[in-house]
Amino acid sequence: MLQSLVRPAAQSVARNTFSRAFASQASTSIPTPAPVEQRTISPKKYGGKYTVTMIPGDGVGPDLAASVKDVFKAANVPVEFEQYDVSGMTSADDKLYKESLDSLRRNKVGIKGTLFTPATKLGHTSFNVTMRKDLDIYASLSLCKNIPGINARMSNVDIAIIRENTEGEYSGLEHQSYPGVVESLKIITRAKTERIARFAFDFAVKNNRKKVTAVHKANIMKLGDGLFLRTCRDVAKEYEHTGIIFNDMIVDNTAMQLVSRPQQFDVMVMPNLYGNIVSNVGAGLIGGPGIIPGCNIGREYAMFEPGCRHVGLDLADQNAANPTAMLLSSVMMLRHLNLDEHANRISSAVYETIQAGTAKTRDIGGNSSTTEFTAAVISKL
Ligand SMILES: NC(=O)C1=CN([C@@H]2O[C@H](COP(=O)(O)OP(=O)(O)OC[C@H]3O[C@@H](n4cnc5c(N)ncnc54)[C@H](O)[C@@H]3O)[C@@H](O)[C@H]2O)C=CC1
Ligand SMILES: O=C(O)CCC(=O)C(=O)O
Repeated sequence: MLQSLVRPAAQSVARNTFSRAFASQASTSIPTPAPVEQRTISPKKYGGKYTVTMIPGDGVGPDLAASVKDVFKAANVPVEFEQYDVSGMTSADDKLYKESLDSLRRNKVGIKGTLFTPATKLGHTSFNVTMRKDLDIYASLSLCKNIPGINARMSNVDIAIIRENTEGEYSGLEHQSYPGVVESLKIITRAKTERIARFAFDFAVKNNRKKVTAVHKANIMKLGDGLFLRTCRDVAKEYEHTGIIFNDMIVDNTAMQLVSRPQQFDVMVMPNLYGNIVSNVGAGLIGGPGIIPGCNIGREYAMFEPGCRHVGLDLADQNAANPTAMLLSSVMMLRHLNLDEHANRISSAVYETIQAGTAKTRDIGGNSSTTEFTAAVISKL
């Protein structure tokens, strides 16, 4: 019964579109992000145009969203955005947050920046996390790959970081059992581990990847991470016939291995918080949070957002952020909508702009503004 509950979502990742994107990547030698698609998702299309919910987010979010809108307009992309300017800077946006969720439920597909969450006891709970749980968009995918033209600490990095998005350390279940004593629950379930492990293997199969590494701390969290590891091992057995290698690694060693020999990693699968940390290390390896695209996928909904979810309050309203991660996330979204031609045009324009080096934002060693970079991309469409 459990199997049949979790299987359809995992299988639905196994779509031809993965192979399609991989083929286009091979032929152009441009690192095009792999698309993700769910069989059960039927995006809303009216009059030949898709309606997509857009939540720009806080910090650099509005500048990044503007870049996507400008590029889509210039490329005549048949997408209309239903925009919700929700902010996490205030709890007063609870109602707007709920409206944005209703819009996502209608449209099935969304694109977002990061919403700020206050780190105080009285602050509201995270809109980002709540949204992933409410929509059960359980699989987070961050693509950490060198981009030609960007000087990075490490070369030949190409890692797909797959992270469980709805439980683990982000359960939000905390209480003070005695003054000065807090218990914070990390939830691991077999059902949710099975579906994320299958997502990882299906992704590996469809993208011609060779290895899946499960990241854990089962030597200490013997029950929780132990269950995660055992379940990944069980799922790996089902994929033995594919020839994909499975291994596992303790999270602390993983951190060291990532900064010393990241080329050993291919597809990585892990619980929630480890995924956040690993994607941040990955960003540091290849050039920062401004260039890693990502998405969150469930059985019914798909939400696209930069793979390393930074708010960037320090760059807010400065027209200085790098929109690459957001633009490449929008490219993943276009593939998801089967708009491959538009996706290819935009991703080629982004990579060509970076490689030409004529418009580079500050984070990757240039002086260009967000709008100058965007204009350069548009000129290459
Ligand atoms: N603080 C929050 O409310 C939230 C934090 N997080 C998580 O916490 C971690 C840290 O996030 P933050 O504190 O928000 O980091 P942050 O906003 O301080 O960003 C770190 C640095 O990266 C730079 N940066 C971010 N996006 C950029 C872009 N597109 N172009 C150029 N530079 C950029 C920022 O300017 C900053 O110097 C991340 O892993 C994130 O996933 C996630 C959601 C909300
Ligand atoms: O939403 C937040 O404030 C934190 C969420 C987070 O760490 C993440 O999205 O990875």
